[in-house]
Amino acid sequence: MKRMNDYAVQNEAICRKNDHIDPRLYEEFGVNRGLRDENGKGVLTGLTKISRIVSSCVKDGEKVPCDGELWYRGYKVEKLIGNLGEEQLGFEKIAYLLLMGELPSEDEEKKFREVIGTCRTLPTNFTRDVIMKAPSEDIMNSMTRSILTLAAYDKKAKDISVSNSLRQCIQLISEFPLLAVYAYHAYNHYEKNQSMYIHNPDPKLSTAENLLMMLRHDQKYTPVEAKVLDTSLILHMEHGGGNNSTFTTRVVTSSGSDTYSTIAAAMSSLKGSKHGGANIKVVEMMDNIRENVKDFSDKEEISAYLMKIIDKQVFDKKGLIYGMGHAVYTLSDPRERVFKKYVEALAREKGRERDLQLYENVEVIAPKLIAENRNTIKRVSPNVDFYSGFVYDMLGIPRELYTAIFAVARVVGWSAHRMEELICTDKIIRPAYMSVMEEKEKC
Ligand SMILES: CC(=O)SCCNC(=O)CCNC(=O)[C@H](O)C(C)(C)COP(=O)(O)OP(=O)(O)OC[C@H]1O[C@@H](n2cnc3c(N)ncnc32)[C@H](O)[C@@H]1OP(=O)(O)O
Ligand SMILES: O=C([O-])CC(=O)C(=O)O
Repeated sequence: MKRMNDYAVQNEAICRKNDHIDPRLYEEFGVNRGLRDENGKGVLTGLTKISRIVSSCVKDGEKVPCDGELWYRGYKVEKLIGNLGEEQLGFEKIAYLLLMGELPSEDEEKKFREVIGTCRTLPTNFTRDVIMKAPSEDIMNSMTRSILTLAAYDKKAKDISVSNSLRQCIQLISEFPLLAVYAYHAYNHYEKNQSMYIHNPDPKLSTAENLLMMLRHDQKYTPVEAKVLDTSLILHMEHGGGNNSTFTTRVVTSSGSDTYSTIAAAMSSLKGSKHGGANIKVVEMMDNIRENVKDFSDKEEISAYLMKIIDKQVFDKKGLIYGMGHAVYTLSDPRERVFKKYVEALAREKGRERDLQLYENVEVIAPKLIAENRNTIKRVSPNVDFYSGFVYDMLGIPRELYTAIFAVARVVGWSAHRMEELICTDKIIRPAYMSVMEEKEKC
């Protein structure tokens, strides 16, 4: 390992030299870096009926930034959540909406809940033979391995017909909570020396309730805890075709690959720290700020430390304030606003007001610092990942599971996009790269 490390370190410079591309060439050839134009607008690559993200509106004939909106299949996500009332859990109902394209009738919802509950099971000895092998702190990796291994248990793994893909997607939606929670228990036992317990899922319980029940030693949770987690799952389910993991889903689907490989690829994208993995980074960053800032009400002290993060002097030295900024949203991310309501109530209930004060100060100060110190054309605001970890922490959910919980929700959006890609677009996705290679031999 050490020899290999040394070899790689010695050879970094040669890679850097030969992989360097003059940044001016991107402008010269009109390349949209990150598939976005210089105003941050994404290159149009597809059509979708699954969801809509709104970040600007037209005022006096001019396009101006506005508060963000997120729509699922014709309904605003806040409205869908509001319509569930104080007690009803809605993950399964909204999953049906996203997958099938319309809200279910009472009967259809009952049947869908039954199907999800019945499919929430793993092949015999799968937990022992697959999940408990090589447990890791990286629950996303562990889940991805499990997803790929599940293909071996499916006689029709390679069948990419619409009905078979729908069947596989529904099965994966049901199985994801088990893959996540059991992977955590295995890690907690083998790597952290804690006692291990594996609770079977209850087909009568919802996805959020099963997650909490299987996670906890005593299997207990309160209705409020289940409601908060259910709402979080609904907020994370879907976000258009262009987000990195959903676009990955569409790219891999377009090559004719099977459901397991497609969803495994989407998982690999989601875990990245600029995407779903940001929820773990936010809590690590907040720990770091907590350790280095004495007074959580002192805006100047917080500002000075955040500047050090932006200047790549401290924390992970990447220069990013995690939980801030978004590729599409400008003034606000609607999901962050929903989270904020829960955060305030929970923080008061759990006596975490001091932490809330720090979060709220970072929420206000960070966008200003980023705007002043980075090349931002659009306004930067907190995104969905900013408060999610704080909420999960107050629910007693271990941080290793934060991105995995995002995946438990987003597998629904990936599934809907896989179906739409299979049904509408029988064309392999293949963008162009301009070659700026130097020819070193004459033919
Ligand atoms: C579920 C989700 O995926 S939500 C996103 C979760 N990710 C994070 O929270 C990670 C932190 N945020 C980011 O890295 C970015 O804001 C992203 C990846 C979300 C969006 O990236 P982009 O669309 O490329 O951002 P944008 O074009 O607005 O960036 C413009 C400038 O602001 C900087 N910037 C954007 N966000 C941040 C941030 N959080 N901290 C510091 N600088 C930032 C960019 O580095 C860029 O600067 P430069 O050109 O001077 O290098
Ligand atoms: O849309 C994006 O780029 C990222 C995002 O917020 C999500 O996938 O939920």
